[in-house]
Parts: sequence; C-alpha cells; structure tokens
Amino acid sequence: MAVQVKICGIKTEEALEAAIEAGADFVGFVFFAKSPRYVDAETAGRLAERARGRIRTVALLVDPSDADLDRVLTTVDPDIIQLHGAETPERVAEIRIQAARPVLKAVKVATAADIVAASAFPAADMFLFDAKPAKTASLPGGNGVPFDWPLLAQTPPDRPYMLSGGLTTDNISEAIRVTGAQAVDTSSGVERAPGEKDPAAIRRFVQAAKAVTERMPIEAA
Ligand SMILES: O=C(O)c1ccccc1NCC(=O)[C@H](O)[C@H](O)COP(=O)(O)O
Repeated sequence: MAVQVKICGIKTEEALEAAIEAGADFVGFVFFAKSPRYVDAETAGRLAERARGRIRTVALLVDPSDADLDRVLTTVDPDIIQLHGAETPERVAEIRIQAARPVLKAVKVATAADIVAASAFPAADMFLFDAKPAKTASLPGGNGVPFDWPLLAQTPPDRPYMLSGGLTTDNISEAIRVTGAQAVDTSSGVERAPGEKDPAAIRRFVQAAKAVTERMPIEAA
C-alpha cells in the first residue's frame, strides 16, 4: 500500500483542491491563533464541507478547552482531532471521549526517550512524531525542522504513527526509507511563504511520497 500523506495548514480552496487532486489522504486545519496557518472555524467548516467524501479532514488544536473543541466539532465536523500542545494523557483521554472520533497526538522528539514516553498516552489512536521545537521557536509545531529519523527505526512506536517535521519533496523518500513510516505529514515544506501553500509543491510532495514503494526501516546503527 502507498504511504499515506497529510498536507497540514490548509486555508484556501486552491490548496485544498491541490491536495485532493494530488492524491493526498488527509488535510489539516490549524486552530492556533498565533500561527500563519491559522484558519477560523467558519472558513474551515466551509473547506471541510467541500472536502467531505473526497479527503479526510484533521483539526489541529493546541491545549484546547472543552468549549474550543466543541466549537470545532460543531462547525467543522472533522474526521480526526490532532493535539499539538502539552496535553496530558488524562486530557487526551477526555478529549477522545468528547470528540468521539480518532485522536492523533503530536509527540515532540529530541531523543529516543521521547518516543518511548509516547506509550503513556493509551487514548491516542495514532501518534504524529514531530521535532521538539527549539526554546526560541514561536510555534509549538510547523517549524520546518526534521528530527533524527533513525530514532524511529531504533525505537519502534507501539502503534501507528505519522512522520512529520521539515519534510520536503527533496527529503521525503529518504525519510520514509530510514523510518519505514506508513504515513507522512508536511506543512511548511509545501509553502511559498509562511502560511501560503504552493499547489505545485503539494503535487510534487505527494507524488514523491507515493512513489516510495520500499518502506523497510534501515538497520539501526
Ligand atoms: O503549522 C503551524 O503553524 C502549527 C502551529 C501550532 C501547532 C502545530 C502547527 N503545525 C504542525 C504541523 O503542521 C504538522 O502537523 C507538522 O508539525 C509538520 O510541520 P512542518 O515541519 O512545517 O512540515
């Protein structure tokens, strides 16, 4: 089966249609106000309506309150909830119940211990492994920075995951080959400026990811 691809940070019909036409499997909407990829719930709701039945939608939230989550569930009705903050295992479990749909928990990786620690989130259906942001980073994700991919081959996660963090058309085949990832996620790697998706770059990225047929992780060093 081809690698599954998520294009995160969709704000426009143009970018949504580019992801669908390219054959991506998921699109993400970022509900983090300080992000250049922020989209309000009404706009995301319209985009999600257009996407329904054509591609799965992911709502990316950072430490949401019950009211934040409820608003997104009601207005956008996403297929999946992505949690990209400092949510505790207990809070992820509460959100999983409130949302009544799959939860993708972002795990920020600097060392193998971060991957091992992910097993403390029993309520997460899937993980999204992203680079741990630098202390100086202004965003908790979407920073365009890769982590040390061999860590994933050396420390296999205990459930399905998406690989993310600084993935581009140029590095995606190596990233998949090194990790054995079955699903990948990009955002800033397919932009022409922060928050501005490039349809041609989306097409190239999806094509490059889907072209990788060999997904065995390389031998851990
Ligand atoms: O994209 C953002 O602005 C953002 C803001 C707050 C939390 C998470 C955010 N992005 C996460 C992602 O878009 C992806 O899921 C992933 O981290 C890949 O990002 P990138 O390194 O830019 O490809």
